[in-house]
Amino acid sequence: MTQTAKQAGHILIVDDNTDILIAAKLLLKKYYQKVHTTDNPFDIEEIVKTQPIDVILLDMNFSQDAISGKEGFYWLKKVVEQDPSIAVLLMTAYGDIQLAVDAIKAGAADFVAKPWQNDQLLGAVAAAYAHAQDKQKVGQLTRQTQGLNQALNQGAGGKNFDFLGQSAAMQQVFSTIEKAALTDANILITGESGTGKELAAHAIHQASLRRENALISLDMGAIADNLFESELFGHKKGAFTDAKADKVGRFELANEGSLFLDELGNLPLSQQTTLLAALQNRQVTPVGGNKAIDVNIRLICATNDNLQQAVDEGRFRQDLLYRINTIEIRLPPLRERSEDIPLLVNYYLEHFCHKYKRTLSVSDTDLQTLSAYAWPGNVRELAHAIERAVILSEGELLDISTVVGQVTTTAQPSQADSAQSESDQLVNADTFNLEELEHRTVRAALKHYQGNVSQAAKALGLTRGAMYRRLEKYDL
Ligand SMILES: Nc1ncnc2c1ncn2[C@@H]1O[C@H](COP(=O)(O)OP(=O)(O)OP(=O)(O)O)[C@@H](O)[C@H]1O
Repeated sequence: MTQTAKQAGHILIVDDNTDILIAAKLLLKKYYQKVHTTDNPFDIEEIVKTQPIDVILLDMNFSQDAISGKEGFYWLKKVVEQDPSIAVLLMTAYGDIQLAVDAIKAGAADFVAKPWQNDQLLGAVAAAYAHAQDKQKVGQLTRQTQGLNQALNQGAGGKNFDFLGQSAAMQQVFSTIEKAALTDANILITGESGTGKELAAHAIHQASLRRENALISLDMGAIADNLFESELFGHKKGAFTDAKADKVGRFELANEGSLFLDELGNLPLSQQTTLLAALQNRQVTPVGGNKAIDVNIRLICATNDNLQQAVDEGRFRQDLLYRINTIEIRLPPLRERSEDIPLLVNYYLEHFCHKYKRTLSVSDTDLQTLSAYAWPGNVRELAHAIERAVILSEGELLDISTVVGQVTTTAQPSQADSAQSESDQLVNADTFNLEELEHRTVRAALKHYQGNVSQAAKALGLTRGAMYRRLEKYDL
């Protein structure tokens, strides 16, 4: 043994023979920061509780039972239960191969025969100490990962809002989520923009057995074509010009957790094929790599497109649809569940009052007015409208004229230009066809914000992606 500098480790020696305790302590204290001893195995629990023990040298046979090693196994099991990061070295004078094998199977780091050669004992303790440090490191990394996952799952993008609904339609959604979440079935969430698809994905993950692991989200509509594979599967350094370092892909990040692919309807056919292959093989190969990595993910997809129609039109692969929609959850638009509106208004009123340090309430008549509105931007639009009303209201009553103003933001252009006539049409709707109303609203918002898509999308309570889809749909 050529060790010279003392290691930081704490070693505990447990043997009912005091000569052994003294001999081992004399030898080990030259190399380790602290060597504890006891002749009574009942002391182990307390010592482990109060001292940062790394390695325990444990006799297998205490006085009552000299040769079977049963007692050693009993105490070994106790230590493993109490602190699995401690490395246990079992010692016996009656060693045989089978005993050694059993000891290691039971969780011992190694096995030392008595009497020992000093070099052998030092070597075994050094290896056990390194083993304990590795286990501690793994434990630390595991805790860190769990903490990061929790932060990721709760905090991301303000997705810590409650997922609310008292309507029969939403109760049905919650019940399906509850049933499906515990399985590993792939889930497809459909619904208009702002109906809570992303919130539903979080609810599924939180109710699943994978909740301690990450929920990794990816907006499929937002990935540049040439980065699709790298984003999903990762890449190796140097795989392409901008690959300055290895990158872990979303599939691998989501391993043992859930992968949420949002806006799936936007995926070009070639990328659908690549995605399907990864899902079928449960393996991904990083761009520029030559080794496939096994991935175990629960897939949740969302879209506001009608994917069956997309299949019929040749825009979406039927086999991919089959793969992702084992369970389909449709989130109803807010206009189909107006009984949820008072609940949501009060929830967001409380949330934003807290945020902006205001005390406001909403009258029953105003709740009725808000419940009668169609909310084409669904809950997102409602939440934005309430936020604006909280900011703009004076006095103690929520001034919903500011909400109605926002609802018709699109309807109240600041300039007396031709948008005025559009807004009049919105207020005095000559049609109740929602699509027609949506078309007009989007057009008016664009005019009002002089073609600025981001501002118009914000006013409508839509994401830019959702706004662009509407521009395309209405050919604007
Ligand atoms: N049932 C609900 N209860 C409370 N808040 C909700 C509910 N549904 C949606 N919201 C809120 O509405 C906003 C939009 O929700 P989310 O992003 O989940 O919608 P989405 O369907 O994924 O929209 P898009 O298709 O535009 O991405 C979020 O702020 C979310 O918290």
